[in-house]
Amino acid sequence: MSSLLVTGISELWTVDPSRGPDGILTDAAVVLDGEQVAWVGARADAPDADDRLDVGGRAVLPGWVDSHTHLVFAGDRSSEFDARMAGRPYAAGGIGVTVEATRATSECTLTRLVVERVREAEAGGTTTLETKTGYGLDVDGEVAAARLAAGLVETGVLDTVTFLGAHLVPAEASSADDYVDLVCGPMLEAVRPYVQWADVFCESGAFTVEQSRRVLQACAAAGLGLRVHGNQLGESGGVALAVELGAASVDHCNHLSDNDVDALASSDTVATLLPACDLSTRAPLAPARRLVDAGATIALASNCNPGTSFTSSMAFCVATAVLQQRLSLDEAITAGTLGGAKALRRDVESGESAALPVGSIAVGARADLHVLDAPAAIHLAYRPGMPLSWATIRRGRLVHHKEKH
Ligand SMILES: N=CN[C@@H](CCC(=O)O)C(=O)O
Ligand SMILES: [Zn+2]
Repeated sequence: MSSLLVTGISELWTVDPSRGPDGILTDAAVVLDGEQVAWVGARADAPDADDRLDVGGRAVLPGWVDSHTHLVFAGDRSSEFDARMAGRPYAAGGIGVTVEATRATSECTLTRLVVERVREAEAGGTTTLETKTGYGLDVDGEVAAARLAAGLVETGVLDTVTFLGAHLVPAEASSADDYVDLVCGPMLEAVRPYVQWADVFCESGAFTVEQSRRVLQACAAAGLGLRVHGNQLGESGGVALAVELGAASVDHCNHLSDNDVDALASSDTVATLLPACDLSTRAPLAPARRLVDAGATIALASNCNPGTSFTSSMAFCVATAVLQQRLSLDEAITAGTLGGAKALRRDVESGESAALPVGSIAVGARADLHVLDAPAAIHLAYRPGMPLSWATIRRGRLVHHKEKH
């Protein structure tokens, strides 16, 4: 692969922690060499490269890091959404509708659906995607989803895969505890070659704290990193459990006690907030401001799934975080890039992964750029809902260009 010099940048949001508050550069340029960022600095000092891209006075950000999605699914839950808009509350049980549709869909069709969803995300500036199993809920179904997703990681379509066998107790299970035995035993063993992470839906209607702890401990013993869906519908104990077990991330965090906030602030567990899901379920928006003020690390993610958040738009999440959750633009962009990378332990500082770091534009990071069709990144919140992704470069390849469509 050749090198590329990117110029004409009005604002370069490096989101590079080593630059601290000086991370937004003007008159800057970037050189990409194959899949990696090779140089970042003043335009006047930029080295030459094989190819050039002049972005015409537009703002450039790291590609979004979407650290929480459920892309392996079939079927439609728009009538459930419709009922919710008429006043019916969200409940975990809706997951079963998607399980039925997903089990009835061929691997080939599911793969096509996932790839289409990833292409949509790329067109919105997303360059790193985690995805979860969790709509199989039997050994065959979970393995099929994990294998499919792992195949897409191999070809660079997805980045990392999470085992979410503990998403809901399926209708055919004789009891929740028997199902937990299955998840911790044969199901975990079968999916293990395909996944890097384990997650559990620790919530009323899904899994108790004790059941969640069993699942997470078994998965940690099998070498998986931990994530938790917690405190979405109430103070479920999921946040405390995630911190106790050293999970990389606890996601949702709508209902937090002061102890939860303190625990997050004094831990390495990232609080991943999912504002599109909060709006779609008419839940109280997660307390982003309170978490940041307390010193917790937050991420923003789309939670793209058919039940609670059928969007992969990270720009929508960032705009909501600024307009409604009272984050500054800097805090929201950082949460949607570096924060997501931290939640996946793929940030420039963690060094935990063999893969190239993401979430920042820094020498050695993966060559993932998002060029906005705007002279300044504040347009993300100033012009919410507008198609502001001008170009997306993922692993050094142009995967979206507005003017080529
Ligand atoms: N909360 C649990 N899981 C998903 C919803 C899945 C569904 O309803 O299909 C979520 O993150 O919101
Ligand atoms: Zn989720």
